[in-house]
Amino acid sequence: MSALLTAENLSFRYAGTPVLQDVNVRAEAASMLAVTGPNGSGKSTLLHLLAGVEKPWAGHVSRAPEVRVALLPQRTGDIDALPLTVTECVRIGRFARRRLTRADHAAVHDLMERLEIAHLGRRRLRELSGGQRQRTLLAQTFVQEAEVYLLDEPTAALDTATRGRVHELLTEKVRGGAAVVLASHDREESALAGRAVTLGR
Ligand SMILES: Nc1ncnc2c1ncn2[C@@H]1O[C@H](COP(=O)(O)OP(=O)(O)OP(=O)(O)O)[C@@H](O)[C@H]1O
Repeated sequence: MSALLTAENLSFRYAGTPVLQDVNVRAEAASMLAVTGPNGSGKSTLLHLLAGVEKPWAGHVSRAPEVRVALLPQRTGDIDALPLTVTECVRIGRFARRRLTRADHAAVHDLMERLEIAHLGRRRLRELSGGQRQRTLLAQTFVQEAEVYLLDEPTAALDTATRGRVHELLTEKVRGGAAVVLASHDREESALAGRAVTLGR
């Protein structure tokens, strides 16, 4: 199996407090990897390091330059304060890469249909419920044509039917050759992955 992204002997500290110690990750093409561990064990921190949002204190993350990485963070800060509609937010996933074509708009629409947010397209983000907001951010993530998807608790705010849809989308991404790295508390969800990295407290 070819590794699209690898992390070797990663260690990380927040203001001197160790969070991760010697963690190794291989995100392989056409496979799903779960990141598990209790609250505060460093799952989000690990995804941020893999995405390059944080720099490791020791060790390194490597990937080929052509490998595109999409990150769905658990916390998205003040995005709700931006005057964006749902459709605009999903389009950003595509727009970040290039000027949008008709096929791009179709991909945006298809994901919005599949995640049942098409009817919310003109709403502002701050007018959404927690689950509707999560579906919007999932659509924004999945519409990116990435090789590696880093997903932090992607279904925590979702009802059972929508979780099933998200799991179908994950399976499709893997079948299409992507690597999915999924941080989750949910055992059933983690079990979708062939392998797991378990972090201690
Ligand atoms: N910006 C920060 N500054 C200082 N400490 C932080 C910061 N972000 C996280 N931490 C601490 O680092 C540790 C790991 O946090 P992280 O969010 O990575 O854990 P997690 O496994 O994703 O947790 P959860 O399951 O609760 O989402 C925690 O003890 C947390 O308090």
